[in-house]
Amino acid sequence: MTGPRPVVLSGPSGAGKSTLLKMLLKDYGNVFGFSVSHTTRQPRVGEVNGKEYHFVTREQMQKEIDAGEFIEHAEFSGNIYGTSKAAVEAVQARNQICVLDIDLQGVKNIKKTDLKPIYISVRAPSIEVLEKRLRDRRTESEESLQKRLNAARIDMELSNEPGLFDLIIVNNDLQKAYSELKEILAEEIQKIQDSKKS
Ligand SMILES: Nc1ncnc2c1ncn2[C@@H]1O[C@H](COP(=O)(O)OP(=O)(O)OP(=O)(O)O)[C@@H](O)[C@H]1O
Ligand SMILES: Nc1nc2c(ncn2[C@@H]2O[C@H](COP(=O)(O)O)[C@@H](O)[C@H]2O)c(=O)[nH]1
Repeated sequence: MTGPRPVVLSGPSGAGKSTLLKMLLKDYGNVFGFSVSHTTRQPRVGEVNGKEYHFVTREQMQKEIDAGEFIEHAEFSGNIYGTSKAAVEAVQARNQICVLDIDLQGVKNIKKTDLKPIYISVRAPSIEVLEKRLRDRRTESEESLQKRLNAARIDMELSNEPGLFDLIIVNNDLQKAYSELKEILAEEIQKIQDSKKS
């Protein structure tokens, strides 16, 4: 894998990863590119195939995994999610910083590759706040919400492993969280902006 150092955003469902990522892409659309994952979950209202995810069947995804087309994949809340080699390469070919939004299993699997990204953990201030955010988002059934909260409890326990993340952002105040994210990425942003000028 070549090009600028990728960025991994991880953390419990509802912590605010996509929200922070959207802010980053809005402000630095030319600098960052989103690694569009594959998933077997159903699209949410407003989600577009090929933009938020490549929405595929379990059979299709398993076939592509078996063919070695994925850097990592994981089962999360009853569905498979995965990062294809093509998704990362497409961003790197544009000389953009590739941003991956992946769960903790994905982080552990990416650690075994030569991708060498900056690892950032995004967390909510508490499980109660996380639950409120997920409920207010109105994307999950009660069953899915409970599965995600269980996964979040496990994530919150396991993600404290020393050295796993380069930065932990507790996303309480959104603007403050975004400032912290921009701060750790400032050097990489500058490098890309300079290279695009020359
Ligand atoms: N700092 C914040 N304060 C209040 N609400 C927030 C904050 N950050 C994000 N939210 C809201 O919380 C909800 C969950 O955020 P978001 O969808 O970005 O989480 P996520 O980590 O990407 O979740 P998933 O992993 O399920 O995709 C959204 O409705 C978002 O608008
Ligand atoms: N290991 C991977 N995890 C992924 C990938 N794409 C997304 N995710 C994670 O799944 C959950 C749920 O996402 P949602 O869109 O259904 O809310 C969340 O934690 C994502 O970070 C992936 O390619 N690999």
